[in-house]
Amino acid sequence: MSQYDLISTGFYGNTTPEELVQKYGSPLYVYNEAVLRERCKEMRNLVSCPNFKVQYSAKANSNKELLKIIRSEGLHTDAMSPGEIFIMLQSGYHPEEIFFVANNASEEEMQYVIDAGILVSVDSLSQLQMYGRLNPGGRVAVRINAGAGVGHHEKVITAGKKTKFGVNADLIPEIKQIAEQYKLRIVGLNQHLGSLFMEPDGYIAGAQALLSVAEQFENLEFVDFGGGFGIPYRKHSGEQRLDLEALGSELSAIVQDWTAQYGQDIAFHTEPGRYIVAESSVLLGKVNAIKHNGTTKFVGTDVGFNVLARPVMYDSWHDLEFYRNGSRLDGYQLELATITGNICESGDIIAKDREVPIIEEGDICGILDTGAYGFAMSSNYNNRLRPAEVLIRTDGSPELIRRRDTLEDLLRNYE
Ligand SMILES: Cc1ncc(COP(=O)(O)O)c(C=O)c1O
Ligand SMILES: N[C@@H](CCCC[NH3+])C(=O)O
Repeated sequence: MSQYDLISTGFYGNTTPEELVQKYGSPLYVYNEAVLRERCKEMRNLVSCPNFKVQYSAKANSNKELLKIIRSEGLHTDAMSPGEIFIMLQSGYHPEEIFFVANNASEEEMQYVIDAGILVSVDSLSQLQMYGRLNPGGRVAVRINAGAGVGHHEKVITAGKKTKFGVNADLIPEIKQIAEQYKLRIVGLNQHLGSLFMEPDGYIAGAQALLSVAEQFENLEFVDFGGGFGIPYRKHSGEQRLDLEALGSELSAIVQDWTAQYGQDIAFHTEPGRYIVAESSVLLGKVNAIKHNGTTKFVGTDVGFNVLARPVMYDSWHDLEFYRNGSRLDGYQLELATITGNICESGDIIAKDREVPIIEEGDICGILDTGAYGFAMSSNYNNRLRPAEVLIRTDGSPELIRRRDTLEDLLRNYE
């Protein structure tokens, strides 16, 4: 049996994929609390400096129960919208534990965040002016675009010339002039290069570039290097993990040297989203139909791209497992099949021409590493219902942490 067989690793606790689907319905996001806590711990220890802080980027997954666990592991959080802030506050986060990284925020949104007592980062000169008008004399951070991005797809690279994010590093005089005009205190600089890197080099270069911008500001309280830490989505093919230890020790040396030169106590932050939550979840679905169309075998499941958008949006790869009679299909003959969802679009494909066991109607499929940007990007397209979310607690017992949509939910906004 493969070491990645999730049943044998205890991912499903004291239950099985079939039992979970029977009890909570399909499709179903299943999370494992122990895995989530483990990832939080790894990240918390990344940089050895007294003021190192991890701000979990909740856009990856903002389930209230998961946020509570992440907070209990000592992680703060970064938010992108008033909605995320609202959920964070509901989950027990305090305003001073939240960092709002604004992008094209309206005055109303910015005011909501200011009124909530949450620190704002702006990513354009015009948003800095807006902030100044709304909160003269306030403390604010600026998101810098220091030049080069990273990421698994051009849609998720968030620094460099082609992106809408951040203030170009050559606009420092203008930043200072606006700060002066509104008596603002620039207390921090942040950046985010993009999502999913597996080699430390780009992140380290980005950190160095941001630090050379930071030395041109006095009295900063923090520098925030952003997220983007990748996870191995192709574990079944032996993909290695990101070497966090190597990255951490290189980053620690850089920030220690830099702090000595800067001559002031300063905090360093990161903003990981994917790394914290991705591997803590498997998305379960049911095989509802099998068909052969000429040369292709189609495995028709109930996991449409309204439930998991990543394969359709970025051609993302997720490893798959299939289950029958309480165990994983293993040691069977393999064949090529295309695994599809139930959405009315030909592009609704989870995996194209994938080598899989011989799958039959009624089997359960498990789509691995779906904790990040899985449920968070789900929708009601085709008036399909968003799935339930279940958490396997550390004692092995499953707990419903978000119920499935109901048909009545589809009518909610007409009332
Ligand atoms: C500002 C900011 N911080 C952090 C993140 C988290 O990224 P990741 O999930 O790749 O760690 C994102 C998303 O890319 C982001 O836009
Ligand atoms: N949604 C993307 C990551 C975007 C990160 C947010 N800036 C993904 O699933 O890979």
